[in-house]
Amino acid sequence: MDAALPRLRELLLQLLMGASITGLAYFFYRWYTVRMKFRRLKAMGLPMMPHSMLWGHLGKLFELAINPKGLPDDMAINYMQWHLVRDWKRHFPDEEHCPHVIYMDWWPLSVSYVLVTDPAVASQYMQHPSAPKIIADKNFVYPFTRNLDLISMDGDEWKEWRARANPCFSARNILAQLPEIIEEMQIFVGLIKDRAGKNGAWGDIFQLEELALNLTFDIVCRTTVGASFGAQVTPKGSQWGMREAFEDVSQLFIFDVNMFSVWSYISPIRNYRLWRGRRIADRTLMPFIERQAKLARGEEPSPHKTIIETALKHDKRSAQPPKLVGRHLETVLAQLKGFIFAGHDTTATSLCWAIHALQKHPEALEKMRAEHDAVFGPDPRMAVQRLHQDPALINSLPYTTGVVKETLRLYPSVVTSRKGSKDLNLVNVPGYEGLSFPTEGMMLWDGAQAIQMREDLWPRAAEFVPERWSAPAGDPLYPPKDGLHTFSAGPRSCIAKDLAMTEMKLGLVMLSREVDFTEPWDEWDRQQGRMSEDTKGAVVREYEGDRLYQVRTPTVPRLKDGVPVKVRLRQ
Ligand code: HEM
Repeated sequence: MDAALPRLRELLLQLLMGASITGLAYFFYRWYTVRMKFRRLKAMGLPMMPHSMLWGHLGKLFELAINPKGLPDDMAINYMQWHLVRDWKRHFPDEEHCPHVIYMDWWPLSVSYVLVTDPAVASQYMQHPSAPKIIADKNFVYPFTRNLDLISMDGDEWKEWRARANPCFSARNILAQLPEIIEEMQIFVGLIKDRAGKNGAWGDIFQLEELALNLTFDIVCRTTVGASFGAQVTPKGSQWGMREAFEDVSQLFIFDVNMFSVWSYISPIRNYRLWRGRRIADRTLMPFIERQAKLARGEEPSPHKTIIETALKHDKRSAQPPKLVGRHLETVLAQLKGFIFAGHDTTATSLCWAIHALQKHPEALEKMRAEHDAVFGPDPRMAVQRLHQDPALINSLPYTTGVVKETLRLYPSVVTSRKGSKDLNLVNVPGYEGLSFPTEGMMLWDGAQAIQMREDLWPRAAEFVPERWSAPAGDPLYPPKDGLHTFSAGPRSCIAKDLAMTEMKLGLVMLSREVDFTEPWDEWDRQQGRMSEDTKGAVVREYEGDRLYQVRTPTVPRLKDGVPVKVRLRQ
């Protein structure tokens, strides 16, 4: 026994050393092969930012996103897309043109990226046909849905589930859901009006984003299971329910598992929180699934089609009762969670941006209010009644639609990605015709943030110009083909874009003539105990002259400090 122990220890030590040497050898091998791959691309004559054999392009990542000079250090990574295009001469000193296919070697922090900042080039992998989702996208929602959700699926499985869900987002079904959206919006508007001061005075500061998140969470749950979980009316912190579970889990997502993030990835605390969130969501959704499965054929509990109904429909058509077990049950649960996940913070942050943009552009706000007066009559309280009588009026607001689209152009939310492959070489890149850009082993990063700011595609690109969305073909302001990427493009573009836009338009109709907003950043800074010297430059708190900007999160970029606002009632 005494002799066996040291031998065992020695054996373990040898194993450990063997594993470390193999690990190190693999690390250096990968290092060399990745860096050499980028060298070969450059040797092919493809545009390349200065590339270090030691660091790849990590220096650029640090300079543009992690510690950007003169910019807030918590700003969303997506902004770097625009900075690369705007300052292309600095990043590509040897080039004559701005390259709209940009290779980025971020190993070992991340997979290699190909950023595409031209809509026609992007259509080569988004539309003709859509390339598969990249594994990183899958890791991203995996803990919550085991990748059995529409966002992560690919191939025939994706096609089948997309076809099942499509009817929920038809124009007819969205109008059928409108009364429920109005109901949630009335709660939202009421909560905002409660925060106004007396007699037309400004009220106290509050964070708009939180209220908007609760609103869109309740709406997307109605779309998904036909019921609201009352996030808007549940006092904050009073319970640990669906909304809290989704919020907690979304903070734990890890986009890319690498040697630095692996410790967080395997952390027992993180995994316990993921398990807890998944359990709460599954237990809350299960009764809805059971109820839906028991309904007789043709019997529907909701006045509009819901995701849960379409998810179980297939089984109801077959002779056998649905077998809600195993992978099938897991897929139905994953679909519901996937929709709830995809459908709330995207829409909430976009609505907040619309309110922000209108506050910065009073002339656009006045024009929009005039359109609402013309369509719904001068009394703002009558808008809801008119919409109940004729829901299609929500689609008769060209200027408001322009406001929404212009907001989505200037402030895109999530940006998507695809998987490169050896059969997918990008061609006809403006300025580089005749060259072929390989994508094998790389992540194609959609450049929505840059595409939508390009002055050569969008005249007056940096300005808020809702009128461009009603400009006739031939007008210089007429939007470029496939230029709006906020919902992405092609067969895999956002399934719910029309629903999201309806939510935003309705929010603007019901709010803009009732209240005025202001963003009192100085007062907010004082409340937060921020030092005045910080706000004078030591800590950068503005992005391009705006105190409101997108901040980094593990998922959808959120808004700085949750958008502190004050409101007053309009007289
Ligand atoms: C302003 C709000 C929204 C924005 C900006 C947005 C944006 C996007 C984007 C960029 C994609 C990726 C498309 C791709 O990879 O090509 C996407 C996909 C998706 N979105 Fe949205 N979205 C919004 C609202 C919603 C809502 C309200 C829902 C649910 C009711 C939703 C459900 C989905 C789903 C399920 C997918 C995956 C579609 C597929 O792969 O077939 N989204 N969205």
